[in-house]
Formats: sequence, structure tokens, C-alpha cells
Amino acid sequence: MNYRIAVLPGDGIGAEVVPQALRVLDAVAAKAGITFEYTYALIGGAAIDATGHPLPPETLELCRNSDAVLLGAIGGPKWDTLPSHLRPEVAALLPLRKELGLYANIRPCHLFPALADASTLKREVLEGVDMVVIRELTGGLYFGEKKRETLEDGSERAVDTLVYSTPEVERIVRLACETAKNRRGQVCSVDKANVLESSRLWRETALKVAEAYPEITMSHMYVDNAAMQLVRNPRQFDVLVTENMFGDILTDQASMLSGSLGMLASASIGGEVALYEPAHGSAPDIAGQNKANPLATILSVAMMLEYSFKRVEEARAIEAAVDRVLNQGYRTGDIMEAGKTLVNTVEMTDCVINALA
Ligand SMILES: NC(=O)c1ccc[n+]([C@@H]2O[C@H](COP(=O)([O-])OP(=O)(O)OC[C@H]3O[C@@H](n4cnc5c(N)ncnc54)[C@H](O)[C@@H]3O)[C@@H](O)[C@H]2O)c1
Ligand SMILES: CC(C)[C@H](C(=O)O)[C@@H](O)C(=O)O
Ligand SMILES: [Mg+2]
Repeated sequence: MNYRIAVLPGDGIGAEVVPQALRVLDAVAAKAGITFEYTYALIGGAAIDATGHPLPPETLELCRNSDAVLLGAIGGPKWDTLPSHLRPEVAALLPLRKELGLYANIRPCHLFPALADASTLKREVLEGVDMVVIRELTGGLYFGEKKRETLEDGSERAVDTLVYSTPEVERIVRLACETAKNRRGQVCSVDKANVLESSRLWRETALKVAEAYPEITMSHMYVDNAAMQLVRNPRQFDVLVTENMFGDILTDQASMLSGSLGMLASASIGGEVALYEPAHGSAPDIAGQNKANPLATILSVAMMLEYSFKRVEEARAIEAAVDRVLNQGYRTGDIMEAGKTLVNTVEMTDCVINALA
């Protein structure tokens, strides 16, 4: 079997971690008798520099014609002052997700036991954390009408609009319920229904969707409380479903439950072709230094094997290899602790490939 993968390294550490994840895929392919065909394309700041556009039409076309897409990260200070319609985040990543119909972003937040002391949070709080955040990805504040205007007194006014429709909420909450069926059967829907009209619609819709899932226990939580509960008692969460921006913020926070943002993988699904990307960004503060943790991207290709190619055994093998390497004490800087062995991006990947063998 041959799978065609569109490879979009992007900017900063994106361009460092993506080639490492491909090395892991190649190691899996050799064992499983499958081949991967990689076609590289430009996106983000790298695409602006080369072509003047952050999402060149040929990149989108390639993604549409591939079996899966692997993205590193985009953006960085060099492109931050561009007008919105040219900025990598707004003009490349959001349209890519929208055009591919990727309405659901799945971010599994799992603590590898070896990392129970790697973050600033206490082991007693972290042990056993195993949740999935399902973030709505093509609606909400990111995609509502935006405007900027100058007022009579010369001051400026900016508007972002938070819009959700019933079908958009239904499909994401349904996905959360389906996901929970194969887990502990609990869905926590996070909103701000005490204030926002869009959240009232979200909650009403979630309640209706839940009626079709008698085996699922659905709870509802305000987002401010959820942010606190994630740190106070994260084990209470099984599947957490929420709107786009709440999900963006809560997943960076939740990543610390697994030790680091550099551990958080993701799959964006819903269309014909799915997109796999670490949850982190281009990390300009460590870019170009071979320091980035490649595990979020390596775990993202494991998700690709499972979701896009139904290669569950190979996906589990990558996760087991990561577990083994962490148990052996290898750490990139972001998860480093006293007494462990500090490795760089490439060395961490070498360790994973060795552990697969
Ligand atoms: N999906 C994406 O492409 C994506 C996601 C988030 C941010 N961004 C963009 O990335 C740029 C930088 O944003 P930011 O600094 O707010 O967020 P960031 O995620 O790039 O970095 C936040 C912090 O986490 C650290 N970090 C992130 N990934 C790491 C890894 N794999 N290993 C070790 N440490 C890691 C960074 O060094 C930094 O200190 C911005 O332009 C932002 O818009 C892109
Ligand atoms: C870069 C930005 C547009 C993006 C988002 O908010 O979706 C990022 O933070 C993420 O989490 O993938
Ligand atoms: Mg984010």
C-alpha cells in the first residue's frame, strides 16, 4: 500500500520537527510493508517569502489530492506586522482548515507515566491524566465577520464576531459522544452560556444531541471554571468538547498536564483529507537550534496512521516507542529533569526509531 502525504513544514521549529516525524514514518513503513510518498509544499511565512502568498493555490491543491497532510507550524515575528489578509495564521492556516472542511480538532492529552514529574504541576494531580479535547475548528470567533474602523475622534474600533449555527454544534458534539463511547463514556461540554448567546445555543444543542446517547454522561461547564478544574483535578475529564477559541486556549493549558506543549499532538478531521499537526507553534525562541521536542509531531503521525490509514497497530507501536524512550530517561529541554539525559531534536527521534526496532 502506498500513501501520498502532503508535507507542509512551515516556519521555525515546524521545519525541524516535520522531517523527524517523517523519519519515524519511514521506520514504520519498512516494518509494515507500506510506502509513503511525500510531496513538500510551501505554507506560512516560508511561502510568503518565496511566492508572496502564505497559502499558495498549489499547496491547497496538493492537500486536496493527498491521502493526508502533515503540517509543522507557521508564523513568527518576521511576518507579525503584515496586514491580516496576508498573515500566516489568518491567511494560511485558517483557510486551509476551512477549505478542507476540518471542523474537528482532536487533541489527546495523555500523561506518559515517566513524565509525572516533568512539569511544574504535582505528580498527585497528574498521574492517570487521560483526556481528549475536541475543539470545534471552523467556526466561532476565528471565522465570524471582522472589521476595523476609524472613529470620528480618530480612535480605532475593531470587531470580531462569534457565530455558531445548530448544525455546526451538532456535528462536533456528536463526534465527542462517539469518541466517549470508546472511552469512559463522559463528555464535558465547555461553554460560556451564562453570558454568550452563541454558548446558549451551544448548550441547548449539546443537550439535545445527548438525548440520542443514553450511555453517555454529559456535563456542562463554564469555560472559566474548566480552566481552573484542568489544573485542580484534571482526571475528572474524559472527553472535553468546546468551541474554537476556548479549545485553543484550554489545549495549550492542558498540554502541561502531559509535561509540555511539545508533547501535544493533534488531528484535524471532518473532510475527505485530514490534517495532522502538533498543537504548538513555530517557537521562535528556540527555532534553528535543534532543541525542539519532536514528540508532538511524532505522535501526530501516529494519529495519522490510526485515523487516515486505519493502521492502528503501527500507531500503537509509535506510542509505545515514545513511552519506552521516556522510561529510558531521554528528554528534550522542555521536559528535562535532574538525573535525566538531555537530547536534541534529532537525537530524540533517533531514540524513538531505535525503540521501534
Ligand atoms: N499551528 C500553528 O502553526 C501554530 C500554533 C501556535 C502558534 N503559532 C504561531 O507560532 C508563533 C509563536 O507563537 P507562540 O510563541 O505564542 O507559541 P509556540 O507554541 O510557538 O511557543 C510557546 C512556547 O512553547 C515552547 N514550545 C513550543 N513547542 C515546543 C516544542 N516542540 N519543544 C519545546 N518547546 C516548545 C516555545 O519555545 C515557547 O516558549 C506565532 O507566530 C504563532 O501565531 C502557530
Ligand atoms: C496559529 C493559530 C491560528 C492556531 C489556532 O489558534 O488555531 C494555533 O494556536 C493552534 O492551536 O493551532
Ligand atoms: Mg493554539
